[in-house]
Amino acid sequence: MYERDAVSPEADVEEHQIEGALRPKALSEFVGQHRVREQLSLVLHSAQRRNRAPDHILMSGGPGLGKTTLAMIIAAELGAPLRITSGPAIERSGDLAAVLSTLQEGEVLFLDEIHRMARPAEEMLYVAMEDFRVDVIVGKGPGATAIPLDIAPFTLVGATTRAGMLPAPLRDRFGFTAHMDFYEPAELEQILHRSAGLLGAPLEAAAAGEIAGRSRGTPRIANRLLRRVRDYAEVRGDGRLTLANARAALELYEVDPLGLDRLDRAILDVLLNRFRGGPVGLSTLAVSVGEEAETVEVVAEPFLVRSGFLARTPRGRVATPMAWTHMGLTPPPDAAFGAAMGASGRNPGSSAGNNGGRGNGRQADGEQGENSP
Ligand SMILES: Nc1ncnc2c1ncn2[C@@H]1O[C@H](COP(=O)(O)OP(=O)(O)OP(=O)(O)O)[C@@H](O)[C@H]1O
Repeated sequence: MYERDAVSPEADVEEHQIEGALRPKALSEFVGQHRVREQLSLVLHSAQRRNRAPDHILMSGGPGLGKTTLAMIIAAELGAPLRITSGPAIERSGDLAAVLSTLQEGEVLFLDEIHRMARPAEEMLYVAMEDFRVDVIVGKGPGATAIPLDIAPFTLVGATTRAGMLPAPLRDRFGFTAHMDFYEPAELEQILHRSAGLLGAPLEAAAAGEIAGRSRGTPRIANRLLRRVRDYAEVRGDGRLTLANARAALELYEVDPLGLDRLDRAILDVLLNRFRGGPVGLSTLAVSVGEEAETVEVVAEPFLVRSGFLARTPRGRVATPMAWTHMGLTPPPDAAFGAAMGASGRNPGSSAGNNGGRGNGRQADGEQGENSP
């Protein structure tokens, strides 16, 4: 299984607690995602002017891009209480009924990983979102009856890493969808300076650039690498967050200059050495690296595609010339090449901070592009 590397976009329980202190609390403090911020601000302000709960909001994007943070900000901006739950915690419709029936008027319900919710609960959610009602089923079999129960008007904020997996009736019930993109290096630097300030460890500009360049466009990774650099500087260095200390720490934690981790490298290694650059289907690729297809698809691929190492084609995943170069290999004369540079935005190695900008290889694009045999 995939073990967390320093550049894994996912967090464990302990990290979630550490992250709490670094979360921006207001929309004005939230860095980047300009379009989402502007659209969201409009949705929230117009609802406030009309003195009504805003439309339900769906946020889609990879792990660590700020969905939970934004949900907390939405509640704070509305001055409303926030209830947090997640799809996997809702195994039966009764679990959801228990949450919905105890919501206060105007409360924000954050449902993380909404695509993992049990099917019967999904149907209950449709009615709750549209009519602010839950139908509680009493009894079993032919004698079962549905007792309608009014619930307080609320705003659902759903988050998903896989918008493509949501059934259309659920997707259609959200009035606004926020697509969270990877962050620009300059935005990550801004986040890093803010976090360093909160941690009481001033960060030199060059060190911020170095960390941002290896953070895979993801604030969670940037903040984690910052903590590793701080540890290093305190224990082995002179205590200052300088470029030299940042480089030494990131080398120690085996963070690739472009932010690639072991899983990324394993995927490229298999793709190049075993499948001569592809094309190869997602499931075959996942089995070959000993990983779940979903982990490969959600955790590794979006970054590899966006960075120009991998392309998705109708026949499967294909390595790009850049992948061969990065892995120090020469492609065989008959190697297939994906049109990744055109399909996935800028080359991360060619821009300041190494991390490219926001490509158009968004999570949702990847889902639509799923075409493994
Ligand atoms: N735009 C931002 N500005 C500043 N900090 C941010 C921003 N987005 C995320 N962060 C920081 O990155 C960390 C991860 O963010 P968050 O938990 O909101 O991500 P997420 O998308 O909900 O991840 P997951 O899908 O794994 O739950 C937090 O510590 C948060 O403070």
